[in-house]
Amino acid sequence: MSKPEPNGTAAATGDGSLGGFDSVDKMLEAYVPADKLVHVQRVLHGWNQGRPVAAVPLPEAATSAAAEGGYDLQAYRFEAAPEQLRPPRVVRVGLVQNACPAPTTAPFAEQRQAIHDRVRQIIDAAGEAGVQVLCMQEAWHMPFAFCTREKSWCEFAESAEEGPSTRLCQELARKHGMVIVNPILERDDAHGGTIWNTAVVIGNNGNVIGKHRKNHIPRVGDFNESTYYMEGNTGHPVFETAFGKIGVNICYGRHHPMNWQGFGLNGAEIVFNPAATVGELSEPMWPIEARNAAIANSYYVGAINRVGTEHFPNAFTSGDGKPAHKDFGHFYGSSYFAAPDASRTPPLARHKDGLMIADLDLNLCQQLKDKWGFRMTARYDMYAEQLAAYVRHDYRPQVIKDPSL
Ligand SMILES: NC(=O)NCCC(=O)O
Repeated sequence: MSKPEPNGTAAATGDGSLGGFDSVDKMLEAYVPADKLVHVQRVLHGWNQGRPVAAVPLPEAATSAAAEGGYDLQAYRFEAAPEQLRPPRVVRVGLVQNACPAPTTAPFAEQRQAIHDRVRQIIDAAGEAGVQVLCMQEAWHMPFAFCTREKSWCEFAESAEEGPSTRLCQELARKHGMVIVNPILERDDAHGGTIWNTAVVIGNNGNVIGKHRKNHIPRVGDFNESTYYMEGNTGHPVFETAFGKIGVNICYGRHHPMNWQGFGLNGAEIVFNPAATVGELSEPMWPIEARNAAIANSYYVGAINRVGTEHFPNAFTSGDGKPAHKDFGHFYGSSYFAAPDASRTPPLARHKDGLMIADLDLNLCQQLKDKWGFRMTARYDMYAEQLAAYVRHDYRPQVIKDPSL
């Protein structure tokens, strides 16, 4: 049996799998007897309406496309309790994780085209499967070159309204009648070519509904993103689409509970978390954060992580005294859905492209708000007061010291 690498990346077999398994879930399925597995899954993944989150069959065209294309395809259903006055509001949602097919040494146009071709294939399969709303990973149209701090990669930045990746998504949105969330590196020509990390929301008629710019920029590990783009200035917009109200919390924003909350306060029913993160840094956090956000804010979360290991032409250092290196580490995929009732799907594979599909009954959001009452029991006035005081330069933490010390 292969051992995890000493640095903790656990890319046990070099292909990014977990010792030959797609995920911890697959490992549990292989080793835990069925009569025990049911308990493991209830506690680990939660149940939805008193049952494990059920897998759903997909049309043959979608399953054979995934088999031919060599990507992971999984589909599930989240149900809500039947109501007397409202019919169910079920929307079919897809998440796409993809590696960069061309090496980072290839001409930029070739790299982008190879990604476009691959993603087009997967989105077409999503269309065959009846997906109505779909989101891709963060900066899906380019390698995640921010580790290098080299400015040449800025060339990948493109217009949110008219860039080639938006154009492709508009074409596919029209073709499949699908809402597509298109997270790109944005070049803002109206402001001197400023760069943002942006999710463009494209309606099912192919129109650009609007965009959200990433609020929080990481300054951790090799995520040198502040070298490239600025903190977003679009707040926490919720986009009312033909299929539900959606928000986008881009990658590192998932570590900020108030960022999740912003979308919740604006009425989101589904929040996507398009991300790019590596095993050594964040893998134990990944299954928790999106799930916690879904519970705390009574909405669904679709968490999407990039997949694969990207090698760059020039070595870079991480400022940690370790030797210079040419790769970012393994992006561990593992995209999944989390529901407001604390249930979740299994993840997509850790080392393969993938399409995760789920039918979400949006009635579950209000049902969970009514059950737990988090919106009613929250003390927004008290939080607002504390925050208003905290942002002042003369803030003093409210600490009551034991006088006997
Ligand atoms: N892309 C990005 O913001 N990554 C930061 C690392 C993390 O949040 O896990």
